[in-house]
Amino acid sequence: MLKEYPVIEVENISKTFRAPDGGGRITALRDISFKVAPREVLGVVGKSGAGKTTLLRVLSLQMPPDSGRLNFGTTRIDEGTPGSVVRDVMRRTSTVFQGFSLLYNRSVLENVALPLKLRNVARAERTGRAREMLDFVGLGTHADVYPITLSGGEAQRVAIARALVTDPEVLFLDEPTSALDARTSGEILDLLKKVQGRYPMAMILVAHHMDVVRYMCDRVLHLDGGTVRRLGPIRNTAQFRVDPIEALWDAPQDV
Ligand SMILES: Nc1ncnc2c1ncn2[C@@H]1O[C@H](COP(=O)(O)OP(=O)(O)OP(=O)(O)O)[C@@H](O)[C@H]1O
Repeated sequence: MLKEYPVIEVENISKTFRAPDGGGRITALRDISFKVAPREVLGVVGKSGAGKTTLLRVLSLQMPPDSGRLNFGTTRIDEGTPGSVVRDVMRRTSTVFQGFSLLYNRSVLENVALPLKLRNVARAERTGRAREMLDFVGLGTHADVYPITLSGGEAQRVAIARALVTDPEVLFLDEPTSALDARTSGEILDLLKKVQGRYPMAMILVAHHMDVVRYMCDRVLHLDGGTVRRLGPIRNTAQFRVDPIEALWDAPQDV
């Protein structure tokens, strides 16, 4: 039987930053290790400053860690990995940001097709694929409009279409609904569920709202002061507790 590798294996990642006052270093991540299974949706939670965004930036290879290794399938990334290999792995991932990050001087269709243009995909093919993705996110009629005219929910749909157009193995989501009202957030989460059902990708989702985590995630990683406080599957039933993060689990579990 073929062994199924984790999509991502994180080994002993640490990351520090220089303190703004110049007087030392801030530890954003300290000796983090975990694995993400194929098709898994992993939530990342924690208080402000816990290291969530830093973790996402390290995992999406936008920023190297100070130490530790990442494995994407069978490809190992560490400080000795050639840039060409890092770029190849980056192309197997996509990120959806809280603020959509669309190009406002390009049409919706051009925004969605852009990652394919950057990969030198021929125009006819990239346009066809971008139209397919716009249909999938429910914006097939908006191909020729400019992002300035879109609502927040529509802009996030375009950003999701753009993230999917390259058929990534891993989708990173940095608080994808926090700029949206509750109803629109629900619609975007339903769209992400549809993505999960249709495409065989893992998702790593940073979220502040525990109802988002509960709805979307198979397991949750709780970061606290840059370390893994807890990692495990969560309970699905809502239960009121004073600490909304603690309420995600039945009982304390070992990392
Ligand atoms: N570029 C940077 N330079 C200096 N310090 C940084 C930098 N990026 C992050 N930090 C620090 O690293 C720590 C972790 O930050 P990070 O943004 O990862 O936390 P977070 O959990 O995403 O917080 P939030 O929920 O507020 O977005 C914080 O103390 C932050 O001030």
